[in-house]
Amino acid sequence: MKRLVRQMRAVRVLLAATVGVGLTSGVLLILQAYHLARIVNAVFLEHAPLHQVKPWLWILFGLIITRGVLSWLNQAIAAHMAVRVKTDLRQRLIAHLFRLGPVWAAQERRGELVNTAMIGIEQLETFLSRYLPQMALSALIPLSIFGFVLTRDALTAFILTVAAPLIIFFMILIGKAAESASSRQWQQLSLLAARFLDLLEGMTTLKVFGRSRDRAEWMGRASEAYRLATMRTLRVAFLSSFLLELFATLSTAVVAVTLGLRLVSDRLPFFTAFLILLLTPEFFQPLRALGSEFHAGLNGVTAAGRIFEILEAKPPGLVQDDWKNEDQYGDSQDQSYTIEFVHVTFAYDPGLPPVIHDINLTVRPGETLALVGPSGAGKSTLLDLLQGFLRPTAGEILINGQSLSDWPIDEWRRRVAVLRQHTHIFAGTVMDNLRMARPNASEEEVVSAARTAKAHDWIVSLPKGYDTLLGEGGYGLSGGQIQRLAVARALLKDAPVVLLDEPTAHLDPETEWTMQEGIAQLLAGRTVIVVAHRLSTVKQANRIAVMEGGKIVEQGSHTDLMAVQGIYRRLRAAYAGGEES
Ligand SMILES: Nc1ncnc2c1ncn2[C@@H]1O[C@H](COP(=O)(O)OP(=O)(O)OP(=O)(O)O)[C@@H](O)[C@H]1O
Repeated sequence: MKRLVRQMRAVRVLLAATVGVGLTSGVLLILQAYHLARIVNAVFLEHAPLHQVKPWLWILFGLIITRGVLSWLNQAIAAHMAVRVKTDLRQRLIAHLFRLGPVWAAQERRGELVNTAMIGIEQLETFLSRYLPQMALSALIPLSIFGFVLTRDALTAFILTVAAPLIIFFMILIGKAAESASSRQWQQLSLLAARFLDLLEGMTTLKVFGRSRDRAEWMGRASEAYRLATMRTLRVAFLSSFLLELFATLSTAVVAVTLGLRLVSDRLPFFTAFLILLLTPEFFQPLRALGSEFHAGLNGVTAAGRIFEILEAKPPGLVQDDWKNEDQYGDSQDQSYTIEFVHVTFAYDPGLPPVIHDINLTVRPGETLALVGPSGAGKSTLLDLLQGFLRPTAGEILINGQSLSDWPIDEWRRRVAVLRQHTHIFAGTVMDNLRMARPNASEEEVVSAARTAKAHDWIVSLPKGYDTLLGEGGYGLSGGQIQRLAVARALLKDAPVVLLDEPTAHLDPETEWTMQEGIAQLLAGRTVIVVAHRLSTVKQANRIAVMEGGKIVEQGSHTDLMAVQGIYRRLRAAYAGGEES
């Protein structure tokens, strides 16, 4: 909560304004009670005629209207403040997620991340716009009323001094229970969101295996757990408001009885007694409001805990803070680059065994290195290290002799084109998706890249050609079409370093064959690392590095490696029997 309050610094003027308006309204409330008591006293006890109390009635009317306007103003400022903080927090969260990179934001936590960035931040609204200002007010207004009552009646002031700390003590006690209930509720909601995303993404698999019902039940269990957690928080909230109400009413009753007794025995004038009776419930009102705002805003606080956890997470890879100067280095694309891994070791977690062990490897310009090895050998991890998504635990990666950690990492990434097994198509037109590689590419350049990648012909056959909308809510593409777009995109990028992570592994041979020309052009004359399974790809490489268990166990040309009775030969026999014959 402290961090959240710190977050409010940017809007402290607005926060001060809401508190100021609220406090003014509180002081006007004392005046309002004062005038009401005066009017009642004059009319009922002194039998004053209407014309005598008329000016007071006008004042009372004015006070009521002013308080109405102030209350509206208060809500407007508070809402404005909440929107600013939420927007700022969401932008910081997104910027930090980019810093954390794709390995951190991997599959396993996507549902939870969507939940936090969207629902979590929305839930902060109540906390920011209602609870925080109320926190200041529930100290200031009761204090003002107390000060006023003290000047009029010491006994009531004493009762209030005893009652208020008791109420606050109970509020804190219940607040603690509410916090843990709310945290459980939030975890269940995140689980629900994660399961739903999982269900959507895995729908085909579930249908194929006839497991839809199982998973729907699995989702149902998460839903039921969420319902139970919600009921628990509600129970705590109801208990809290019941206790607050009870204490406030009991205290008001005690004050009323003491006032009544003294009124009957003429030890207190009616005016004072009535005024204090009007003010006593108002003394407790801000505390009761704080109690209910606390429960309403608690989900936001719990979500905020998770948001700050993400904001404080350390990026596993290299980060460049001035990533906004994007187009500054576009001129050195023609340079060539030598990549060297020098004793590189990497573990995903200090507590886990390394998945990359002491790797030494050099790839020169114009050279294509194929990485092969069984599943889990560490090939993709090696590519992630080279892109700076991960940082070596020991050793270093040198680019033209300069350590990658000394590079402004975005500048390096601009020199690297990557083709993966699966390419993400963003919501936008075909043209937008292609130009992503080079926003200032001319239309001819885009079309030429699409032709080389064998994508042009089917793009023009789409309903709106290059202007067809793709991605979320847009036109669907086949796997082969998507990969051809990816090749066109990489060609447009025209980067001196190319990394391929089996981009054609899941495509049929014919589609793969049509992509060969584009890929060959993509690789020509550059520094290339290909993660490869297929013999055809491996054979084109100048050199093959065989990885197993995070180590490079063999290195050489296809012929060299086939000549020794090693892992490569074994792998080839296992994978590529069909291809070789
Ligand atoms: N985010 C992660 N956290 C912890 N361990 C991971 C993570 N990602 C991968 N690993 C582990 O690191 C090892 C190497 O994985 P990697 O994906 O690099 O292998 P690979 O050779 O590319 O495999 P494949 O050919 O199946 O894609 C595996 O044992 C994997 O379980």
